Amino acid sequence: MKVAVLGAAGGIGQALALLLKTQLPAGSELSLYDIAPVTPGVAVDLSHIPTAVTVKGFAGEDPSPALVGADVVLISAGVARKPGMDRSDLFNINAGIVRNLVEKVAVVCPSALIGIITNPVNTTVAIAAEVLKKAGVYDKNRLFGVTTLDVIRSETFIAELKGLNVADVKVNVIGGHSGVTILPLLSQVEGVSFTDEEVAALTKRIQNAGTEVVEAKAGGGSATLSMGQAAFRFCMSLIRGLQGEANVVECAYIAGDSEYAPLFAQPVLLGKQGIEKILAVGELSAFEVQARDSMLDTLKADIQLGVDFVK
Ligand SMILES: NC(=O)C1=CN([C@@H]2O[C@H](COP(=O)(O)OP(=O)(O)OC[C@H]3O[C@@H](n4cnc5c(N)ncnc54)[C@H](O)[C@@H]3O)[C@@H](O)[C@H]2O)C=CC1
Ligand SMILES: O=C([O-])CC(=O)C(=O)O
Repeated sequence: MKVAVLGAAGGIGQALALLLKTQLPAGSELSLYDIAPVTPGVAVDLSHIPTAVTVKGFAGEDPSPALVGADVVLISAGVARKPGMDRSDLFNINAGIVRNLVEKVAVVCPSALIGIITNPVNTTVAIAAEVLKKAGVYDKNRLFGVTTLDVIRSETFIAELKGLNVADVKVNVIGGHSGVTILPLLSQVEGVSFTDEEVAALTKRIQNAGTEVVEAKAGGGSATLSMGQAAFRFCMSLIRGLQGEANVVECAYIAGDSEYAPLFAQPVLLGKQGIEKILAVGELSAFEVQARDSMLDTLKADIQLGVDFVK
C-alpha cells in the first residue's frame, strides 16, 4: 500500500505520518508532501524509525512526484483556526489549496481513495468532488471527508461521563463537520442511557470540541494530535477495506444516497473499491430528528459554496 499525505509538515501531517510510519503494514510506502522546505527532512527523520515502511519526502510547488502510484491520499494542507474564527473563515485560503491539490490527484492517481481533512470539510469535500467531476474521474465511492475526530471525541466523552471502558463505546456521528452539523447519535449507543440534560450537554460539547482545543491552544492552532490519531484510524480502515477485510465500518462525510443533503456523514462499509455499501443511519430520537432537520440549510449552503467555487 502507498499512502500520500499532503500537508505532511504541518501539525496534523507530522502526527499522522509518525503513526503511519510505525503502524502501516510491512512493505508499505509513505509519501510526504508539503510546500514547506522541511518536508524531505521530516521524511529523513521518520526513516530512522525501524519499521518495514519506506518514507519519501517532497517539497515545492508540485505534489505530483509524491502522488505516483498512491492508493490512499490524505489531504491536511492549509491553514488552521485561531480563537474567534469559525471553520468557514478558512474557506478563502483553503478552498484554492484543496482545488489545486485535487487537480493533481485527478491526473496522477485518479483511482486513489481520497480523504479530505482540510477545513471547512463541509465545503472542501464539495470542491474536491467538483474538481474530480471536471477531470472526468469522479467516483463517489472513493472520496471521503474525514469526520473521525467527531467519532473519537464522542467515544472519549461518553466513556468519561459514564465510567465505561472507551474501547467498548461505539457511536455514529452524522451530518457534517462544523457546529450544529455535527450530530452524534447518542440514542443508539449500546448499553448506556442518558437523561435529556446529558444528551443536550454532551451533544453541545462534541459540536464545540474543536473550539475547545482552539481556545486552549490560545492562538497556537487547532487539534493536531487527536486529529492525527483520527486520520490514522480512518486511513487504516480504508487500507483494511482495500485489502479485502470484512466488516470494516467507519462514519465519513460522503456523497451517499442521503435524502438530506448531497454530502452527508454517515456509516459506510469499506471494501476493495472504497465505499462498498452505505449503511442505514437507523432510528433517531426526537431530539436527533430535530437536530438533523435543523442542520440541513447550513449543510446545503456549505456544499453549494464549494460547488460554486469550482464552477
Ligand atoms: N477534519 C478535521 O476533523 C480536522 C481538520 N483540521 C484542518 O486541517 C488543516 C491542517 O491543520 P494543521 O495541520 O493543524 O495546520 P498546520 O498549519 O500545522 O499545517 C498545515 C500544513 O499545510 C501546508 N500547506 C499549506 N499550503 C499548502 C499547499 N498548497 N500544498 C501543500 N501543503 C500546504 C503548510 O505548509 C503546513 O505545513 C486545517 O485546515 C484544519 O482546520 C484540523 C483538525 C481537525
Ligand atoms: O476546530 C477546528 O478548527 C479543527 C477541527 O476541525 C476540529 O478540531 O474538529
